[in-house]
Amino acid sequence: MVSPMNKKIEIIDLRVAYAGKSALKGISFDIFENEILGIIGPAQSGKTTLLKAINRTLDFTTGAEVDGTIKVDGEDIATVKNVYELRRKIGMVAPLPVGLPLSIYDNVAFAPRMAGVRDSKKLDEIVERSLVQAALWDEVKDRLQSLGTKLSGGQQQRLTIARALSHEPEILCLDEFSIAIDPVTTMRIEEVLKSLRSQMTIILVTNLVQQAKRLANRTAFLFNGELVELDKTEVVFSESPSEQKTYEYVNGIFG
Ligand SMILES: Nc1ncnc2c1ncn2[C@@H]1O[C@H](COP(=O)(O)OP(=O)(O)OP(=O)(O)O)[C@@H](O)[C@H]1O
Repeated sequence: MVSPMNKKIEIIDLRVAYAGKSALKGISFDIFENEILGIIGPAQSGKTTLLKAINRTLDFTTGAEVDGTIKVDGEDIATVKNVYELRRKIGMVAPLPVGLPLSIYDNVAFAPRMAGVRDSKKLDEIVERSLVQAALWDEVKDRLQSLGTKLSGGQQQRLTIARALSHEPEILCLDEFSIAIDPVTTMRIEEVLKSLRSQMTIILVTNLVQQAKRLANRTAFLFNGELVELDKTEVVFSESPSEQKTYEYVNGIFG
C-alpha cells in the first residue's frame, strides 16, 4: 500500500501585494515532505515572492501586504511564537552566492554560532557535514581557513548551500541557484539535491524548465501571480498538461 504523503506546507489563498500592486493573486496548494517541488514561470510571476512569504522574510519588505494562510507543520506561520525558529527550519539559497567576507569554516559555522553552538568539536562536525552534503568538502578540506570569497563562482554557490544546510533545515528553498554557475557545477548540485530529498523537503524555483523536469517530483507553473497548474512533473511536461498555457511555456512558445 502506498503511504499517504504528509503535508509539510499548506498554502491557502495566499495574496501578496507590494504597495497595492498584486504579486500573488490568491494561490492555494500543499507541499509534501520529502518531495522536490519545482516552481517555474516567467520573470515577475511571483516565484521569489512565494519563497519570501514562506520564510516570512517579506516581513522586511516595506509596503508588502500578505493575506491568506501559510502553515508549516500544521502551524500558521503568521502567528508562530518564534519566527527565528521558523527561519531555522527553512534554508534559503539565493540566486547569487552570498558568502560573508569570512573564512570557509566561519561562513558555515556562522548560523550555528548565532544559534548558540560554542563547542568547537560540535562546530567542526557541523562544518564537515554541511560541506560534505553540499559536495564541496573534498575541494576545501585542506583550506578551511582561507577566504570563502576566493572560491570559484560554482564553489561559492555550493558554500551558500552548505551554509543553508548548517542549521539542519527541514525545508530547503532554492531560488534560481544556477543562474551564475557553469553547467558542470549545476549538474553536480542537482545530484546533491537528489540525495538531499530523502532528508528534507525541497522547493526549487527555476527559470530553467529542464531543471524542473530533471529534478522535481511535482511542478507548479506560476504566471502573473496565479497558479496556472500544479501536477506531477511528467504531466506538466507531457503533450497534454491540463492547461494549454503550461504546454506553451514549457515548450518555449512564450516566456
Ligand atoms: N520589493 C518589492 N517591491 C515592489 N515590487 C516588488 C518587490 N519584489 C517584487 N516585486 C514585484 O512583484 C512581482 C513578482 O516579483 P517576483 O520577484 O516575486 O517574481 P519572480 O517570478 O521571482 O521573477 P524573477 O524570475 O524575475 O525573479 C513583480 O511585478 C515585481 O516587480
